[in-house]
Amino acid sequence: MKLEAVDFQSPNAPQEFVQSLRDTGFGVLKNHPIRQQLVSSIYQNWQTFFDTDDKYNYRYNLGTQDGYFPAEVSETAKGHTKKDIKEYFHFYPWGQCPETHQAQLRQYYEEANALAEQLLSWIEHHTPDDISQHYSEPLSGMIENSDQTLLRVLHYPPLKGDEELGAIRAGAHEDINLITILPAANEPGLQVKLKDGTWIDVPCDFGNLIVNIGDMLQEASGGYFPSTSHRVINPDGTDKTKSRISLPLFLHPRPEVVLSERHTAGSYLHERLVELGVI
Ligand SMILES: O=C(O)CCC(=O)C(=O)O
Ligand SMILES: [Fe+2]
Repeated sequence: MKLEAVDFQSPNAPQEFVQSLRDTGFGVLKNHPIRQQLVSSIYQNWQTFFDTDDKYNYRYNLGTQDGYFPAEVSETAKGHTKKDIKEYFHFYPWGQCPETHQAQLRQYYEEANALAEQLLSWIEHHTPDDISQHYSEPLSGMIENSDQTLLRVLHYPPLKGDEELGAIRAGAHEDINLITILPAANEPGLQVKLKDGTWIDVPCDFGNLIVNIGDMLQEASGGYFPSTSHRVINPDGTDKTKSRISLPLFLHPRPEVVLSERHTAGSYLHERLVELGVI
């Protein structure tokens, strides 16, 4: 089984894309409207950010979770004991951000949000009626004007050989939010777990856009769309000396949005963060 990139411009794109999400929790798009030049420029600018000590002036705020998270406080995936080998910056339009990068991230945030709304309409349109009748409102409406949607700029530093035994760039995990959209990173490593337990590479041609289902859409669709485990494995050989930058946008509904009989987006997020021990 292989993940195939779907041509965003093709008439069958919505159907093929949603089928891929249903089968694997992941969909990969080529010829999509996100400007590649904007993405590469963000990668370049943020490589510089992570390479300089100025980053420590933007340390994250505990209550609001915006700002820079150094490697020492980086996440430990659920069920893992080793910290991921990564550092990252959490960008919200209302949060802290170095002045020089603010306009560019805002621009990306807006464009990627607009595309996410379109993709959510594709998903809704191709959801069987007996499932979609339980959506409390159109899926695309759930994220509209949400101040919870998070843009994460991730830096996986080159491996130096002194990493903790068994630590990897990102341990296997599922995303908590509705959907995630992620331009292919500048280096490979992202893998998704199939139903039979095998791990496959997510096609990472520069220019691909990767979309995956998060727990909240799994909850809202009664499990019809699976939130699948994914991870970022460590590089080998000469690739060890290379940094990897990636830019996931985690689409979060407004907190009052009803996901299911059990949960609003707010109560769901709270429960998960308590479970993770971060609040
Ligand atoms: O870096 C990547 O390619 C994926 C990152 C990821 O899965 C996450 O931060 O949730
Ligand atoms: Fe993830």
